[in-house]
Amino acid sequence: MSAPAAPTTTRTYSYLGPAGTFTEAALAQVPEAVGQNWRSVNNVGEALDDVVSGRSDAAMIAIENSVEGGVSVAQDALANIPGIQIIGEYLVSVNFVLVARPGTRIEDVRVINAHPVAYAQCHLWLDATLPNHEHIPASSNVAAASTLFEGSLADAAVAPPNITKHYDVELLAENLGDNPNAVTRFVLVSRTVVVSEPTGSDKTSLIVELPEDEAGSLLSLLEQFSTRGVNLSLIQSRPIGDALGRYRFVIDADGHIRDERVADALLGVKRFSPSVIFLGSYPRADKAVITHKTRYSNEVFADARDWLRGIVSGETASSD
Ligand SMILES: O=C(O)C(=O)C[C@]1(C(=O)O)C=C[C@@H](O)C=C1
Repeated sequence: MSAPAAPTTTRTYSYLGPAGTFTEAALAQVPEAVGQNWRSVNNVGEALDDVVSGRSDAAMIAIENSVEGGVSVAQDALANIPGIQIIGEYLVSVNFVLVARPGTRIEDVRVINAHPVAYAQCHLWLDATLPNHEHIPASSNVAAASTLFEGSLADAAVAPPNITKHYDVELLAENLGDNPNAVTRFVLVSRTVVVSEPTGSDKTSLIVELPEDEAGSLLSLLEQFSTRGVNLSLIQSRPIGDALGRYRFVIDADGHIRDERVADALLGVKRFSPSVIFLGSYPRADKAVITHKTRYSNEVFADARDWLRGIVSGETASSD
């Protein structure tokens, strides 16, 4: 008789819905998520709350757009909600169409429903084509279109090109995006986990505060990375919110916290920063291999530590 199959537990993934959003397209890139339970939510806060409360095992959230920059609502939520870690990164090309209830003519469109990040990426086209339009913010690109059938005041919606597969809408215009190469970067977050092994193509995300009123503290922060040969792909200030002029820095560094040079840089940051949030070390979506000078390799850091240990223990001559 064959052994009974091991019980499998279904995992739940939260994403900004409804079905058809770019966030759903990002989640479709996660092999482990395929065939699992996908929970559609209305905003980033709800997605993160699902993870923290245990309702979901992980959540996919948009974090940066190549045209609009950092998604501030996501960056601020990650700064304020403890116990969350980024475990993966995914890229989705984004483009937009204008849709309406069947029978609508483009010249009749005045009020447009659109997600704020999507609206910002289409404003050149919208300003040129519909100069008198009014914008109503939507919770997602697909919600913008779906609410056209639920008594929305909007005449049209900015939506992803695949919207016609999900709703019986009239396509009024295509390729609305101001930049045809626009890409949104998404991250998969879970509750805090043991950090994965480095892959050689990793990214480490942090949120750092600086000591108050200390001249040159931003330079000191940057030096922690530059003196260890660690490149930064993102450094963005976000208001802490408690007083004017108080900012925290959202940072993406090339490399993994298990890389000696990244760990050493983080220790340097921790020594002078009043708050360092480690958001995770995870494989990069672009698969770019991180290169560095030999003097920043793990072995060189280990040799230097052995040398110091030898001196302190009296085993090594100080010139070895
Ligand atoms: O996932 C979607 O389709 C969304 O509506 C969200 C979102 C975002 O949150 O930034 C995702 C990608 C686009 O750049 C614009 C909007």
